[in-house]
Amino acid sequence: MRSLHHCPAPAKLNLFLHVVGRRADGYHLLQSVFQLIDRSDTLHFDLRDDERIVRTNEVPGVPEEQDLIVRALRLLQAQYRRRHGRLPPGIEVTVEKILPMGGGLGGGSSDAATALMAANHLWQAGLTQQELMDVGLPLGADIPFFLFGQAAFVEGVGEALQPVPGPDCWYVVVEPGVSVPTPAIFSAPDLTRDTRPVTIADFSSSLAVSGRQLSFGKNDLQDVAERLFPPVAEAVAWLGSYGEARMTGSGACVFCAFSGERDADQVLAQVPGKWKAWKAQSLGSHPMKSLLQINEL
Ligand SMILES: C[C@@](CO)(OP(=O)(O)O)[C@H](O)COP(=O)(O)OP(=O)(O)OC[C@H]1O[C@@H](n2ccc(N)nc2=O)[C@H](O)[C@@H]1O
Ligand SMILES: Nc1ncnc2c1ncn2[C@@H]1O[C@H](COP(=O)(O)OP(=O)(O)O)[C@@H](O)[C@H]1O
Repeated sequence: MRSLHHCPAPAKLNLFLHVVGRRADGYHLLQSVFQLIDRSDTLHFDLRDDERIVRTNEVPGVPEEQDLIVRALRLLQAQYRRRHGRLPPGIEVTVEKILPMGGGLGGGSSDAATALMAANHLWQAGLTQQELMDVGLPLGADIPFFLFGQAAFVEGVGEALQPVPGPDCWYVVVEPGVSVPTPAIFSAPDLTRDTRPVTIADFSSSLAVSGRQLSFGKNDLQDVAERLFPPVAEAVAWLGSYGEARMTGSGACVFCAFSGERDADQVLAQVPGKWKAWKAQSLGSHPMKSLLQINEL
């Protein structure tokens, strides 16, 4: 096989996100439930006759050399060389981006995870799921989750994952029109850094009792993001009139959960024209799993 086209890189939502401590190197220790949704970037991969990793199209704001896709493929290429004593063929990648950058949807990390899955397959490199996660983690804390490929209770900085039953629902997601740089949130002096740790059972039992997935916990990054980026606060206030509205990741996107598509459509119809907004459904598993027909993902 020389090509893999139309590979999805789905977004994620953080159903809650707690900051429970800090590592010696300054990185914050988190607890979160990550949920895959069916809104995705789309990537196309073609093997080359030389050994270069090349992106064929411009991505505004992301120079080719800094693109997480290109960097992930180069790391996997180096890993392949260590194992097989030679470089695999190069890859040409084309990216159709619809996920906003600095949106808290994990788009860049998801692109990189999809690239790792696709290249592992095209090169027949034979890395396990855990080995791919180890390749991806230094590039982005969310990459292991996308390789894990299902709703997860996530701890550490993103490397400790346990499966949780994913809710089956619809989301309305509002893009408040700002890009939130993650470092600005984590370096804020007033960030809550000492939320009491919870257990996976706390989350699951709250879901069983209330049936409402956003009734548990909060996003500790949200207060800081709302203060530094007022459009985030505005979107939370607006969407909050239809249900519990919450920011995902370090922002800027804000979401609200609904049990049915029709409820989501009704809210979407009311969204003020100044914001981009869309609906998405929860995904039980990563779509690359079925595309590559692999069980181990
Ligand atoms: C908080 C999350 C939740 O999903 O936000 P989103 O990226 O999805 O919005 C992620 O863990 C984001 O992880 P990642 O995407 O790797 O963060 P980066 O942009 O590389 O981090 C930028 C900077 O933020 C700080 N940082 C990041 C993650 C973390 N757990 N603690 C930190 O203190 C570090 O100073 C780091 O250098
Ligand atoms: N393929 C990529 N897609 C998006 N962003 C990328 C990509 N490669 C590198 N980046 C960088 O990662 C940053 C975070 O992007 P992204 O993961 O989409 O947002 P977030 O982490 O807020 O969900 C961007 O601002 C950009 O500089």
